[in-house]
Amino acid sequence: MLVTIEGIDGSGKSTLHQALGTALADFSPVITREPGSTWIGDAVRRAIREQADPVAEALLFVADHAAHLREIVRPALAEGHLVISDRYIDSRYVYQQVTLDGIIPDPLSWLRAVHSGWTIIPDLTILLAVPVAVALERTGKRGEGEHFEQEHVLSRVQEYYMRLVEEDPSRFVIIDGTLPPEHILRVASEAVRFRHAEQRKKRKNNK
Ligand SMILES: Nc1ncnc2c1ncn2[C@@H]1O[C@H](COP(=O)(O)OP(=O)(O)O)[C@@H](O)[C@H]1O
Ligand SMILES: Cc1cn([C@H]2C[C@H](O)[C@@H](COP(=O)(O)OP(=O)(O)O)O2)c(=O)[nH]c1=O
Repeated sequence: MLVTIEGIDGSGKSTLHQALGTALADFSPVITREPGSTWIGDAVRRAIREQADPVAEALLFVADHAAHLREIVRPALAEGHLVISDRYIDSRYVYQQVTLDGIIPDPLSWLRAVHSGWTIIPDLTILLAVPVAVALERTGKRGEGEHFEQEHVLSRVQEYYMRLVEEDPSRFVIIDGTLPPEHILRVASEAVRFRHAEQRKKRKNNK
């Protein structure tokens, strides 16, 4: 089963991601993230640092996703593992929708087409929702940082996340990221266990 954690920078993803690995240790989960730990992930981080061409940067994120699926996600799912990824395809759909605006007509349709036919849709996505001001305060960014950390960018990213939820509500669990970490962890852990049990029941009924 593939679970992803999404939210704007500073929403608490990494904190939850690490804690979930422990809280769900009975599933022996594979803990992973995007951009990933491959050389392509390094190229992505360099593209961000050097503010590379937005199309080039977007395609590097897509290449990182392909490498992530091949090297981590597919093998782990094939072995029946629970996979938990800190950021995944929805980050591309919301962040690159902003960075490609005005460069590619209808960026979301283009991004969906680029992933179509080979990506893996998560079974559950936990979306941490916090006001942009709170996220910026937490990360100590005043909103003028790299283009992903600017207030107007994060506000649009947040809006685009909510549109993805409206399109596919059954895949998402939205958690208030301003709650205490232990409360968020409890809600998230229960959501994963519930979805896992649901899927097991479905598999039994289909036999
Ligand atoms: N639920 C929470 N309440 C208050 N502060 C939090 C919470 N979760 C994370 N933080 C703090 O906010 C900052 C960003 O958290 P982090 O998990 O790195 O977010 P992200 O990975 O989404 O950027 C860190 O300093 C972290 O300690
Ligand atoms: C995975 C992914 C991340 N990003 C952005 C979100 C982050 O601001 C930046 C780096 O991701 P990350 O290393 O997760 O930073 P953070 O821990 O601050 O969230 O890349 C995209 O623009 N597209 C993507 O597909």
